[in-house]
Amino acid sequence: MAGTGVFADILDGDVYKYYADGEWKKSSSGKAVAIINPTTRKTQYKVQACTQVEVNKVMESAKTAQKSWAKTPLWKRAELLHKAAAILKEHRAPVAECLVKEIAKPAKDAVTEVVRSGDLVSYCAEEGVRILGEGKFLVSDSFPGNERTKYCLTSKIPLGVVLAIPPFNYPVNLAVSKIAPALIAGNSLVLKPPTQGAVSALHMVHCFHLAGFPKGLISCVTGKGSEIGDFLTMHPGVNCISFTGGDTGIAISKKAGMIPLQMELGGKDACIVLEDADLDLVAANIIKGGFSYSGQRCTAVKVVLVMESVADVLVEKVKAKVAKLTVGAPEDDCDITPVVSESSANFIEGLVKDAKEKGATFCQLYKRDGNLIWPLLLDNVRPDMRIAWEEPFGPVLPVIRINSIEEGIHHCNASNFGLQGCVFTKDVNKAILISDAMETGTVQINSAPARGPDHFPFQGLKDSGIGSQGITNSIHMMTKIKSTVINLPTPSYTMG
Ligand SMILES: NC(=O)C1=CN([C@@H]2O[C@H](COP(=O)(O)OP(=O)(O)OC[C@H]3O[C@@H](n4cnc5c(N)ncnc54)[C@H](OP(=O)(O)O)[C@@H]3O)[C@@H](O)[C@H]2O)C=CC1
Ligand SMILES: O=C(O)[C@H](O)COP(=O)(O)O
Repeated sequence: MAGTGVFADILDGDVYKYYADGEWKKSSSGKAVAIINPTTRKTQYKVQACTQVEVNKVMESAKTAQKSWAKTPLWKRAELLHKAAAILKEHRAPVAECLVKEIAKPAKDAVTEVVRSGDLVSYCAEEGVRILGEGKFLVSDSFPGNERTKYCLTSKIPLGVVLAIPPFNYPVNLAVSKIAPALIAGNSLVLKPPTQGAVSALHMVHCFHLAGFPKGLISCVTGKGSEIGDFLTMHPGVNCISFTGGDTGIAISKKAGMIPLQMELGGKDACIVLEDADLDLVAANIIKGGFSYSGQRCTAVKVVLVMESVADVLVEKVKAKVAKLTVGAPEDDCDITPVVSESSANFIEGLVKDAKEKGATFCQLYKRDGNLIWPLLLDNVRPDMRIAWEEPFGPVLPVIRINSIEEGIHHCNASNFGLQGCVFTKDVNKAILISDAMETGTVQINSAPARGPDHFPFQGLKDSGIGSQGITNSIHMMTKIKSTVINLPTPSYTMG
């Protein structure tokens, strides 16, 4: 159970502690931040509201710890990561329990997130050993005017202190997707978990603590992003920021100093359906892509762009599947569970009302109880409706009927987002042309958008992000190249 057994150390009364210098601590602020259970809408957990002084101390410790960690053999770093991964997977149940209570993730998906996170950490350890174990050797005589008098040796070196800020919807997985690459590459890591999801993240961090990482190497400071976020992201001790979330990331990018940034932000992933598509496959993917975790995924299908000639059939197929979705509590492993907060539910409702006023066809009755919103398919959505462009982050999916492929591509590219998209057709040549024309970081052919498997590159164009994630890319991003050049007095040519 959460906060008990091996996790008892992380709890003080009813407030979870923060993690610094290898210890679980109470904040000197004496203040706590409440985490509201989206289902009961009552306080479920409390975490420390860390102070700026505490953040300063964490940054100092992170800087010191990084210096000796960078000198720890790569195989030892990997060994510790494997150990943390095993401990995390062993304790999947209490961590998953927190995900259910804090962010209303359906019970089975919550376990999947924890197991996937353990696998990510292990894979990252393996990948790091391979990538970081290799450098480059260059010789000077390939560039005009040079003889072979210079040997250049390059290797990948750590950046220093990496600040990781994940969003509420994957507070464990999107935290380890930053922690593991940072650590294997020889960096230290400061985590600021999302408030909704903080306790899941603290349990995950304790698994790293139990694995025996050096003191100060990993820290986790809690508190509202609106209160300590700017102080963290503009802190001079931070050498890299890896952020996943919404528009906050755009603001951070403008404020952060001259440091590498990895930003994975929102999306309005389009699903383009051609006349020759397998409509059963499309309907199944629209359900999975649009409604899993109640649409609260950056990679959710967020607008369907279907050719008019097949739209009626497709909408009927999707409607039939929507009717089978179970709606209710995450503990009961329902398909549709309450969205993360009342303000999120209100925002979604605003989009629905706007669509109603402007004449969208409601395929189901709109129904809401607290934060629980029943799945809703909106047909005949037009570009003047907010839902055509805005990201609901909820179980409401608009369908726009199109008369040409160009119209679909145009709608997709007119969005300020460019995360992923998908196209359904049996004509692979057409699919490639459409994929090339879509201004998104990834296009899936005949499947719904998805970030995983976690080693695949994952990136957004336009307002959807900066840089590329995925295990391999994150390791590269969290390192710098260092060169050492050996200058010879006379040209030397290696002979066989
Ligand atoms: N592209 C991708 O990979 C993903 C994108 N998203 C996007 O994220 C959004 C939903 O997630 P959500 O968690 O609500 O996103 P937010 O941007 O609101 O929050 C993300 C994180 O930023 C923190 N934060 C808030 N304010 C600041 C600040 N001023 N400085 C630094 N950090 C701050 C939050 O902390 P706190 O909770 O305390 O406010 C949280 O940890 C959606 O738009 C979605 O599309 C989500 C998942 C993946
Ligand atoms: O935060 C998100 O929404 C994720 O990055 C999506 O991950 P998934 O596609 O693997 O669910």
